[in-house]
Amino acid sequence: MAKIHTPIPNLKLNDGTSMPMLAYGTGTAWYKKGDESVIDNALVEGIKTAINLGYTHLDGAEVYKTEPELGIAIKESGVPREKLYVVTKVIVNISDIENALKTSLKKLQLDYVDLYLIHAPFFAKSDEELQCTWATMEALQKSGLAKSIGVSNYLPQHLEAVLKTAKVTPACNQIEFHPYLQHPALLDFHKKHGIATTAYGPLTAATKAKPGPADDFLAALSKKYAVSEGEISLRWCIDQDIVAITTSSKEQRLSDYLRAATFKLTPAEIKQLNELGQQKHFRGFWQDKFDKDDRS
Ligand SMILES: NC(=O)c1ccc[n+]([C@@H]2O[C@H](COP(=O)([O-])OP(=O)(O)OC[C@H]3O[C@@H](n4cnc5c(N)ncnc54)[C@H](O)[C@@H]3O)[C@@H](O)[C@H]2O)c1
Ligand SMILES: OCCc1c[nH]c2ccccc12
Repeated sequence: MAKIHTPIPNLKLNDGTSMPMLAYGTGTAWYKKGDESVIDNALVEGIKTAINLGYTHLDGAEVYKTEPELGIAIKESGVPREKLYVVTKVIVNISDIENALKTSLKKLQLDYVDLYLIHAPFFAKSDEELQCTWATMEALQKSGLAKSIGVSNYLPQHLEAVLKTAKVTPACNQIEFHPYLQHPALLDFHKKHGIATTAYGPLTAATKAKPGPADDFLAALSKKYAVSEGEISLRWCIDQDIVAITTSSKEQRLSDYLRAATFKLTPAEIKQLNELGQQKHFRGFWQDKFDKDDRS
């Protein structure tokens, strides 16, 4: 398949590193329920396809059980390590993060990850627990095993607790983000503290949250730019300085998503999509963990 050569833009993080703004995720289409030691060859080929198409930002997590496949695919891709941006997350072994990261690195066959994330704040019963865990992340960054450190699924109250004692501000917060879950207060908090926003579930308004108030406008934009509604959704993130993490097991879709690097929405179009999106609330992940007030 022909490669699209428009480069994926980078976002500069608060620690001076750069993150590619379109990422390939291994957590959803590929969710592995079975034995982690049994290699899913289709997934290995899927990751290699993504890398070959030009994806360099690869999103994993210990809980996805996909780190062994990421490791094999990275090695077999032949792409130099330093050209890739590899992310993994900790949640299962949060009580021993140092060993959790060392185990993840072994599975990934890597010496370091570009970004290590606390997968969610729900393990903590107190602010002190959030703060101590973050201090461990800071030590890991110092050791060089993780170039950048960040969090995922944190709300303003979790970030506030962490920042009270942090020496290093989280580089990013990976959250569910799409027109029907825009988190204006959380995004303001991120901006104020220089925390990058990375979006999972970016296609939601164009896929699983249909029908919705943004449908007609997404269809009109899709016609105007001659791309799919999913690609409009990805560009809507990028145009707001938000990194989009998407995925597919289909090569054609992965290739098409890269068209999000080839056009720009106008400020008026972004504003209209924001306003239409605010007319509906939809959360696809972790519904049981978030209060109703996560609309703010
Ligand atoms: N930190 C977290 O808690 C968390 C939670 C969820 C996901 N993630 C990460 O983000 C990645 C992407 O998440 P996502 O899968 O929700 O992202 P997404 O919204 O981009 O959805 C991708 C899914 O939509 C499907 N899709 C694409 N086009 C479609 C169409 N036209 N019709 C129907 N379905 C279509 C794809 O096949 C794929 O399964 C995951 O793989 C994982 O790495 C992280
Ligand atoms: O990243 C959060 C979504 C997700 C995919 N697979 C999982 C397994 C356990 C917990 C969360 C997830």
